[in-house]
Amino acid sequence: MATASVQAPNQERQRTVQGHTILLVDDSPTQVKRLQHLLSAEGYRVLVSRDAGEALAGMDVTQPDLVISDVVMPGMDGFELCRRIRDLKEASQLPVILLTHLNDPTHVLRSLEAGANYFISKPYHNGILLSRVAAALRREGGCCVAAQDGTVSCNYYGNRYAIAASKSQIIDLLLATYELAVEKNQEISKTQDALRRLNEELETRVAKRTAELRNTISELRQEIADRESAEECVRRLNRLHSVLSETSKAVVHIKDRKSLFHDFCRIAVDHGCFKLAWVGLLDKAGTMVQVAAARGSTAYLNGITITLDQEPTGSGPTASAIKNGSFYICNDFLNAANTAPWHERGREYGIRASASIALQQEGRVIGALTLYADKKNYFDRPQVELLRQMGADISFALGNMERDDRRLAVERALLQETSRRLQEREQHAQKIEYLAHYDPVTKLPNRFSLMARLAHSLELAKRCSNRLALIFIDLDRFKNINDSLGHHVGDQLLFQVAGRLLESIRSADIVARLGGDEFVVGLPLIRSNVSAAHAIGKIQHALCQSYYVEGHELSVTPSIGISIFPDDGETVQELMKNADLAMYHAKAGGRNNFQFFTQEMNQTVQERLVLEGDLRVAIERGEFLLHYQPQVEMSTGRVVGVEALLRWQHPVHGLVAPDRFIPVAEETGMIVAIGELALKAACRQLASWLAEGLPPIRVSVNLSARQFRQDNLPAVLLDILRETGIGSHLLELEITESSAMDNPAEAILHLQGFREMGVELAIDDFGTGYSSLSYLKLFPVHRLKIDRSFVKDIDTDTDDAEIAAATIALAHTLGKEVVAEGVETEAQCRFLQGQRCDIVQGYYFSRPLPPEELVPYLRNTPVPSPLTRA
Ligand SMILES: Nc1nc2c(ncn2[C@@H]2O[C@@H]3COP(=O)(O)O[C@H]4[C@@H](O)[C@H](n5cnc6c(=O)[nH]c(N)nc65)O[C@@H]4COP(=O)(O)O[C@H]3[C@H]2O)c(=O)[nH]1
Repeated sequence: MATASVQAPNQERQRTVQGHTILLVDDSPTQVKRLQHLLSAEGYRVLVSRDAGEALAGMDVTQPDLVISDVVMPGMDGFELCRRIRDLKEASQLPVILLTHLNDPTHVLRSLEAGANYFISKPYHNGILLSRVAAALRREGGCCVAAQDGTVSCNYYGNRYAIAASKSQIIDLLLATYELAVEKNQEISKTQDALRRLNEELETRVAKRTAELRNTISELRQEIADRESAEECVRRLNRLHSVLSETSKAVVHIKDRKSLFHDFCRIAVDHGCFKLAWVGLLDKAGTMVQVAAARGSTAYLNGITITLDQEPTGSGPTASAIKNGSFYICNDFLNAANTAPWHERGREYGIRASASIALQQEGRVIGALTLYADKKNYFDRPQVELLRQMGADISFALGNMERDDRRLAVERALLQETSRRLQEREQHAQKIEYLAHYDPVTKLPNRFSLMARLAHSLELAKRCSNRLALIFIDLDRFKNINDSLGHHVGDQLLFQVAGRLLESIRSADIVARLGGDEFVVGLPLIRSNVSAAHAIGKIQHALCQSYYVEGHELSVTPSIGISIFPDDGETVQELMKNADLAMYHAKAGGRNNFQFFTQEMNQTVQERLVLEGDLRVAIERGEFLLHYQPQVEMSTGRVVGVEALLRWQHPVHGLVAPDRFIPVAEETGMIVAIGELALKAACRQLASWLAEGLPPIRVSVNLSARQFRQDNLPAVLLDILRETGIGSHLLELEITESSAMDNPAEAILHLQGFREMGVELAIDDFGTGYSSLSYLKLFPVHRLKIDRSFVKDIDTDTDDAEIAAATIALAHTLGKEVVAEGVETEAQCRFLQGQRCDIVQGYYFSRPLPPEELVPYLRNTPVPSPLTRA
């Protein structure tokens, strides 16, 4: 059934199409819809029928003003419909427009046959279609109108054409035109087909291309993903290269381990973009101790425990790297079994992968550097390789540091040793410098400094015509203090003496110690000898006060000699020599004394020098001889021994007594040679007497202190005894009390040695020294010889008598005999006899006699009367 669609016409068209109904007959809904739309838009009432039969049957009802029908339709076609409409009475004049395709010219002819008013070929032009519709509705019969005369008037788009051609001509033309149109249409169709094919082909190609593009896109996506992955990889590698580059620089610059570890962690985090980096070192218990960590989530490390030998913390990446001594990669940190103890921590801090590199120091694994990344599978092969290099760099740096440390330690030790030695050398040099100029005991300038200062002062004195006094000071009996109380006491005493000297002089004066107990004071600005005497008075007073050393109250007195410039010398040496000489004179004149130098003193010195020279010659020439003084046993009156006393047969001065030359021989050391000569001569003499048939007597020989100390003396003695063949008990050695007390311990040893040889021993000059009883007991001597100074007044001076008596009693108590020297009178002899003195010696019995006189003496001299009476 037909449907109607009424469109609202506009005013203009309403006038034209008002009331016109157009019936559309077409089985194609698409065509219908298009036409319906077009016509309705023009204001026509449009009815539609999809079937020609149905349209025809409803014609009475629909009563259209125009029918537009398709030609080709199922059932009744358009030609038949047109023919049937013409057969209808009421609608025979109803305009019909057929729509045909321009593909068959017969359609034109069949349309004309069927009585169609118009035919419009498809595809149609909207304007042409509407123009035909309008013309048909106006019943204009098309654009051509047949005239009476048989011509046809044609109005074509406003232009009128009068056509006189015959119908056949027109139909021919129409057909020809139509054929042309069909041909054109076919061409178009072909073209359209071609186009369609092309289109289809295009679509196929497009589809294919699209598929290809899709593939390409997918491949591109994959490629991009791969490239991104590769780029990411390159970026990581670049970062690692950067890390390596920075670590290499660090290796060169960093000098201590702490900075090295810290910087490596910092470089790893800053340049390697790791989430966290830390260095742990193994302690002695095998536990990792964190020593450095850098940025990122360092809180991750708080309270973390990594051990080597405990599970499960001993199987983690760091422990594994240390155990295998290389590295360990964990690319799925949160799912790996061996990282289980740290999964929760790792989740919290976003850790997904880790790499640990063992750190070695000189081949020994000491810890590990561990790096954390926030992506799984972060560490690939190239990165691992670079990490290994990084580990090698750190190990290299550690090795270098170790070597550097060792080298530095050695260098430091060398430096310290060098500076210690330099310091020592410096101190040594200072000490030498000090010792070169100062006396270490008293801190006073020494001889060297003194000479320099005196030379300077003398120079000034010469320039200013001033006087200069040189004072030589020697401490009396200082040697005794030194010997009896020890050097340390002596040194302290000298120090105090120096202090007192310094206090006694003016600032311009000079004080120095020459050595031993000798001091020198230089007074550069004295006006006269009297001023020098005043200064000396002050010095004497200061030095004579008591000294207190280690609980001992000590007293010393000075012997002082003075020389004055210009009177007593022009040079320092001259002045020194003369002051020294004056000092000796002071000492000789009684201690605690002072002496100005005089020319007479100088003469004595000259004499002494001559004496020294003569003594040397005397030794060479053998100018010495011995006199023998008998020693008489008081109990029997027999001569039991003789004392050998040296004499010098001087070629000019005659016989010289020992007191004159022995002190000089002692000082110069010549006494050793002279003493040996005396020993030999005495023993030979005794051997000779014995050989002559004299009864055996003892011969006593004096030993000087210096001779007594000679190490080779026992050997010399043995030689002499062996050579002379006398019994050692017939030889007695006399040593002075002061020699024995010089070094008592050493003296005891020497004396014991002699005693073991069988030699008799005596202490000479007993009473003049300071023998302590304790030592006396220890001296293994046979006799004590009371000094003749005590014997001299023994019968008049009670003190001397008491001393002699006490000495004899003491000696006897100690099991020793007593020899009294210098017995000149009978009274002395009797006193000594009364005291049970054992042996006496002196002028009362005999002077020392030359050997040739002794034998007659021994043979002819009767026992002196006091002894016979006894
Ligand atoms: N006034 C007086 N004098 C008497 C009397 N009896 C003896 N004299 C002297 O007293 C001295 C005793 O000898 P000395 O005390 O050992 O004292 C000796 C001794 O210490 C030393 N001396 C002598 N000969 C040697 C020697 O060969 N070697 C060493 N080292 N010293 C010797 O020279 C010192 C002096 O010897 P000398 O001049 O011979 O003097 C001797 C002797 O002549 C007397 O009754 N009255």
